[in-house]
Amino acid sequence: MGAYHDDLHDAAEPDGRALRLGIGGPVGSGKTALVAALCRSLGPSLRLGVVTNDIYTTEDADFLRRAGVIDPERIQAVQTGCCPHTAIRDDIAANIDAVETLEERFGPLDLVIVESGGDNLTATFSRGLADRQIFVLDVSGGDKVPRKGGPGVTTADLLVINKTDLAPMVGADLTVMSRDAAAVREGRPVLFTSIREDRSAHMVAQWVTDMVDVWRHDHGVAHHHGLSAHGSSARRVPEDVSPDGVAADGISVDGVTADDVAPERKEHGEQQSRPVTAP
Ligand SMILES: Nc1nc2c(ncn2[C@@H]2O[C@H](COP(=O)(O)OP(=O)(O)OP(=O)(O)O)[C@@H](O)[C@H]2O)c(=O)[nH]1
Repeated sequence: MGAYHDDLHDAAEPDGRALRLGIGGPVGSGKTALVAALCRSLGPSLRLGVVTNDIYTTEDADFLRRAGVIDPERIQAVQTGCCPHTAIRDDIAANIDAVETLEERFGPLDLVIVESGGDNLTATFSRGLADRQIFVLDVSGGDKVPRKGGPGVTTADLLVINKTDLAPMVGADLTVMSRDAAAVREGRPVLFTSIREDRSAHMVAQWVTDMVDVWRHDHGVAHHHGLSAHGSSARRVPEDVSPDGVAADGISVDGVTADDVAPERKEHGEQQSRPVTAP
């Protein structure tokens, strides 16, 4: 199935549920670093859940658990077993199952972040999985990448160009990247980041906060004031988590695989599309 096929998925009824934010982009561009930064920034004020995608491992989920940026129970790891774009675009059932598991266990949530496995420029999220999506590039591929386009670069609600600290070392001209991105994105926003230098990715966090506020307003989600005793997404200190991702209280967060998906959840792959409005 090509990158520009019709998206036949539709998101679950949006009223009352969390905003689902997809984060995609090429291998190593900084997606997991961005998820960690957003958990740091937004964890104190928003009720969060995170779904990670890896092909064969739970590497990204394990990293986030070790980083201690979010309660490890609020991370679901999907093992795609196939090209990452398949699990976020074509057969989204395992990811929908993971999102709904988080919502059932910890809901109501304000924001569920779904991080794709690293892929190429054609990868993009189904509108049935992600209400908003961020595409993450980094400068190390050279300043030509934004003008190469692809649906992630051109249509993501936010384009993040990360690792600006490396630009002088790889000879990437950020002005060129900014100009080329603007040319192909028709007014959609672009933010430059160095998550190495700004571990809270504060500009991206502000954009996400704005998206959550709009979502709540449009879909009748009650505002969340402070953290509740049971619904808290406050981060657990790293010492509470062993290297294998098992929390000190003995709770292990197992990966979700496509084989674990209940048959009725596969119905999400059969529904009709709903457009995403660019901010
Ligand atoms: N110099 C620099 N390195 C960064 C930055 N952001 C992330 N990195 C590093 O880049 C490497 C890849 O970052 P990840 O966050 O794992 O990238 P990813 O996109 O999740 O990678 P995959 O999941 O494998 O596709 C790690 O070593 C990070 O520490 C940045 O802003 N500057």
